[in-house]
Amino acid sequence: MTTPLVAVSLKAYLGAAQTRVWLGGVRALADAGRVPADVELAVLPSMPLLPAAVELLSGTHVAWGAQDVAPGSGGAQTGAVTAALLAELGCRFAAVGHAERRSLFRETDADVRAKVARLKADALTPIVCVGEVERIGARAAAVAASDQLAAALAGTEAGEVVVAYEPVWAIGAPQPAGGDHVAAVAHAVRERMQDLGWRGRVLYGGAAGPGTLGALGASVDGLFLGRFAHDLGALAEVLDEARTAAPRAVGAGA
Ligand SMILES: O=C[C@H](O)COP(=O)(O)O
Repeated sequence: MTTPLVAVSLKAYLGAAQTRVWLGGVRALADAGRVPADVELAVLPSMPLLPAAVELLSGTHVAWGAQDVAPGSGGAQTGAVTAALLAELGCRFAAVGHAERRSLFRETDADVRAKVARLKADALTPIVCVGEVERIGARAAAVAASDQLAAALAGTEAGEVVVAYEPVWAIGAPQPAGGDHVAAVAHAVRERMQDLGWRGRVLYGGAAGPGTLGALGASVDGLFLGRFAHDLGALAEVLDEARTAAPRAVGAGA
C-alpha cells in the first residue's frame, strides 16, 4: 500500500517570524496527533528557515525539504545551495522544475535534469514538478507532462521520485483542475514513470486544499499544497482526507 504524501511549499509567501509561527503550528498538529501516522507530511520552507524546521520538527514524523537545489556539486557557485548541504540539514525532499522556477528563472529541462541527478547522488528524493502551461485537453496535457518528466529523469539511475503534476494555469488560481483532467494526466505520468523504471508517488498541485483529494480519489497519491496550507486548520483537514482518499493498492510508493 502506498503511503499518501502531502507536501507543502511556502514559496516566498512568509517572512522569517511568520514561518517560525507556521512551523510551530505544524509541530502542534503533530503533537496533537493531527498528522496521521499513515500519511506523510513534508514541508518546504524558504532555505534560510530550514534550520528552524530542524529545530521545530525534529522528533515528529513530519519531514522537511527545500524548494530548489543547485545543479552543481558545490565550490565556486555563488548563491547556490547544494544537495549535500540540504542533506546535512536533514532534508528528505527537494522540489525541482517548479513552474515558477521555469518561468521566472528560465529554468530548463537540462537544469531540472542536473538537479535530479544531484539530489539522487545525495540520497534526497526529488519532487519533480511537471504540467502544461495553457488550458489544453487532457490528452495533450498528458503528453506534455510525461515528456517533461522523462526529460527530468533522463541520465539518472532510476530510484524513488515524487512527481507533482501541477497544471500551470491552476497554480495561484481560485480552483483546482477538474478531477477527470487530473486523473487522465496523473495516469499517463505514472505510466511513464514506471516505464522508465522509477517508483514513487504522483501528487496533484494547483489551488489544492480541503476537498481536493475527495474529488480526485485514487488517481493521485497526495497533494502538493501552496497557499491553502497557510491556514493550519485547512492543512489538518487535508491530512484527514489523505488518510481515506489517496491510498492506492498498486504503484510502488514509499
Ligand atoms: O507548490 C505548490 C503549487 O504551486 C500550488 O500553489 P497554490 O496551491 O498556491 O496554487
